[in-house]
Amino acid sequence: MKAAIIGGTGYGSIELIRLINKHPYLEIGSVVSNSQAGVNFSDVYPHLSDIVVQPLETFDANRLSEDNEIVFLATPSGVSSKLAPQLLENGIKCIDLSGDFRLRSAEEYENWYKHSSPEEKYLKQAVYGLSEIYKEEIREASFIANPGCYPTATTLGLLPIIKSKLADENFIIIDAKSGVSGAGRGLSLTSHYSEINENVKAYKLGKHQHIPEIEQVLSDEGGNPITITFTTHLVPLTRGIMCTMYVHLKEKIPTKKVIDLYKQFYQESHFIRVRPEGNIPSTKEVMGSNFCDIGLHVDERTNRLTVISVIDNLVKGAAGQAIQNANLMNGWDEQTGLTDLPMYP
Ligand SMILES: NC(=O)C1=CN([C@@H]2O[C@H](COP(=O)(O)OP(=O)(O)OC[C@H]3O[C@@H](n4cnc5c(N)ncnc54)[C@H](OP(=O)(O)O)[C@@H]3O)[C@@H](O)[C@H]2O)C=CC1
Ligand SMILES: CC(=O)N[C@@H](CCC(=O)OP(=O)(O)O)C(=O)O
Repeated sequence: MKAAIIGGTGYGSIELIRLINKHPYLEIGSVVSNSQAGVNFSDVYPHLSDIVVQPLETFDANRLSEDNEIVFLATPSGVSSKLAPQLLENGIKCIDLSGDFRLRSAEEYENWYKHSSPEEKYLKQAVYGLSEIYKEEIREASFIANPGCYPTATTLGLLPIIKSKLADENFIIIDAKSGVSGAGRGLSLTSHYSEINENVKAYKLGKHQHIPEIEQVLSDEGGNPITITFTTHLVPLTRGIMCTMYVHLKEKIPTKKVIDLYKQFYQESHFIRVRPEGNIPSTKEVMGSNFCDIGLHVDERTNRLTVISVIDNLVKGAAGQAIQNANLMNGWDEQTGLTDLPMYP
């Protein structure tokens, strides 16, 4: 099946290309670039020499829909909202990696993203692509809003305890750290080497655009409105997200029981690895893979649960989950093309 990628020279795009290259049923049809149309891909990314041989294309919804059967939009928020509708009107399957179609409420979107919202009908058409949780809906979908990187690590780490009703939903704190590739390839002062090297910075306190996305999923699944405290940090890594989350428990329950609950919740989820007691995951242990690893510890003194959830932001947090969703949409095994082990060390 031919796949097109829009946002061709960005990090999401090259990660999609890496994964599609070894996917048995997908091949690269078109790669669209706004900034470098006409240029050979290998001139931008020499590491992909002889892999993507076609030149970068301009965006043309009709041509893309004729030449391909699925489109991945790896474009920034505010851009996907303009491009995806043109493709959807041609009846082609789309998976959008941006935040444009993740929130159900147009008003919430405009408050947090500061762009005008996409049209309501496309917000309704979009299925939120948290693969492990919305599998059945994704199988039937023609348009996926792929989750954000932080929301993937956070919601996968919190949903078992939220759904168990053992959590005090008024006390959920998420301390999140991301490597710099999470901000994309664009140049900015904050991702400048000497600003980020040997440094850890908290950013977007109380303003992060992923707050409403996380709250939407937790509230939907928890059955009550849930608010969170969510603080993001930029750390000197290229890839990786670690979310360290604190949940006050309503009753006394030992770590082992919480681990059993998580293992039961994810018993059919190949990509979620719940660690045994005393075994806490680190970002390198998932790097380059589609795994989300979860470590758990209950402090019996305070009756608080600490959840540590790690992913590779570009794989499970973006391109890998997008491929997992493409697999589900096409009736393929969800692991297809995603069997790479983490790169360690
Ligand atoms: N990086 C990550 O870890 C994650 C990213 N995402 C989301 O995925 C999407 C892609 O992210 P990522 O690849 O990292 O970002 P990048 O900034 O690396 O790439 C985005 C690409 O989109 C294209 N683009 C930029 N501006 C415009 C524009 N005005 N019109 C059309 N195209 C434009 C550019 O490519 P070109 O000029 O070649 O078209 C650009 O390289 C974003 O929405 C991001 O928020 C989601 C989860 C994780
Ligand atoms: C490290 C870093 O800067 N990360 C970005 C993630 C952006 C992203 O993925 O944006 P959407 O999911 O909203 O499309 C951030 O915190 O804003």
